[in-house]
Amino acid sequence: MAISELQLPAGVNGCAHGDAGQLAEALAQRVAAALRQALAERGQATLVVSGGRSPVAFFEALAQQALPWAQVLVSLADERWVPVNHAASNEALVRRHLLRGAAADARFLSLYQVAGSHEQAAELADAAVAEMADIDVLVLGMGDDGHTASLFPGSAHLRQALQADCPRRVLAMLAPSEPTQRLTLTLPVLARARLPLLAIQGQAKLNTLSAALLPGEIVELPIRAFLHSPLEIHWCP
Ligand SMILES: O=C1O[C@H](COP(=O)(O)O)[C@@H](O)[C@H](O)[C@H]1O
Repeated sequence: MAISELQLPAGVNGCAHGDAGQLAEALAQRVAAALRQALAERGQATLVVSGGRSPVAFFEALAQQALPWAQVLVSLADERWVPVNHAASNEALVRRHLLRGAAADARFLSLYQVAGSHEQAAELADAAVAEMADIDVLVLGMGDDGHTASLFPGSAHLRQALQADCPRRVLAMLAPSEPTQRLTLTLPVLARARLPLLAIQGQAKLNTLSAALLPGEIVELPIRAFLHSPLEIHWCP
């Protein structure tokens, strides 16, 4: 199956790339162009990216883009509740692969918070995110289980996080794999993104996407909450 064979809703565009390197370069150029437009219109830009394992090449390509990085605020769609020196930290990934060279001038808004409990960390992150303007460019990833950000099927706060009028910007979520304790931006914050992008690699994720396009519950495959206009999906085998 190829992305061109999927029945995407109106306003959802699928872009196929030959390999991970080509996807990373094309996505970096697309994101940089949208950030330049936001900077021209508003003088500042907000970029929210995802973590995991797959965004490394994209981050490195984006860091090479000529941008007035000091006017860009970078944050994460979700974080693992682990310190920044932990191997699984999404913030560490961004700092290592994106915020380097000229891109080190960007401001980074951390979701990770030192706190006595996971719930309390989410409350502190919620307050920290209050200062973030609406997202100009959002780059989502997706797990094979259909989670995006840290909106995991079966997690206790999932229904609350997916409510269009959820009053919280950040909620504590539980993932099925280590580290289980996560912090996620909620749907209303993510859904306000001016340019939402979804970047996925491999046949397994395309199969999940194909399943998510069939009628069904959002809580079973949370990526469904984003499969409507506007959305650009970038995929490579
Ligand atoms: O746990 C996470 O997983 C997803 C997917 O990661 P990938 O490496 O399979 O693309 C990611 O989007 C999310 O930010 C991360 O915390």
